[in-house]
Amino acid sequence: MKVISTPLPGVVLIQPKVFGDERGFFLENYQAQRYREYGLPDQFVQDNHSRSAKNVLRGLHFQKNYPQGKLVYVTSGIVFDVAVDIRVGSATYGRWVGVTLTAESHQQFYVPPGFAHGFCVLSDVADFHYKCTEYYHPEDEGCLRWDDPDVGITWPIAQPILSAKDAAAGSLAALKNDPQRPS
Ligand SMILES: Cc1cn([C@H]2C[C@H](O)[C@@H](COP(=O)(O)OP(=O)(O)O[C@H]3O[C@H](C)C(=O)[C@H](O)[C@H]3O)O2)c(=O)[nH]c1=O
Repeated sequence: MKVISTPLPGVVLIQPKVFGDERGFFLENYQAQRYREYGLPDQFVQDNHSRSAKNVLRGLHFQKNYPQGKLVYVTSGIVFDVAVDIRVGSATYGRWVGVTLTAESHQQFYVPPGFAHGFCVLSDVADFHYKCTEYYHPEDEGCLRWDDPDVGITWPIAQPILSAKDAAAGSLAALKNDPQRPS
């Protein structure tokens, strides 16, 4: 297993050890003791799986008072995955990092609590899996618009397919004035 740092401290790319043979491959997607040794969470409480078509963009989402750390990877297809630091007072506030995740590479991406997260699909279809360190709290969810000029994410697609919720997402500036936002 290799862990590769990114310009945002705590946001890392993970390359699990893959055992290939004439039958195919085997890998451990997660192992608490090993991930703990690399400074990653040793407890996740919820696993999610979403399937999306080409050009779908899901995000950028976060939970305000129940922030979720997310260990994300794809088991089919290719996605461009993005984490945005929205932790008030962070030295890297408003900065983003993006990585391309493919089923072939088996790479994982860890997005710590306090980040907004989203991805867009580059293949015909993608199966997206992620482990979360906190439960889903729909009443606590926030959305940051995918194309906020103050964040300046260089997405590899121009006209994404968005949910109504994501199409109506607010800006980083508006987020700062959100009364619900934790201090
Ligand atoms: C996130 C979530 C959703 N749902 C239900 C609620 C809706 O009826 C349906 C679709 O939800 P939503 O449109 O919010 O799904 P995504 O747009 O994929 O949301 C996710 O997208 C980005 C990439 C994220 O990082 C978040 O984990 C998550 O917000 O699944 C649940 O039952 N449990 C859950 O944990």
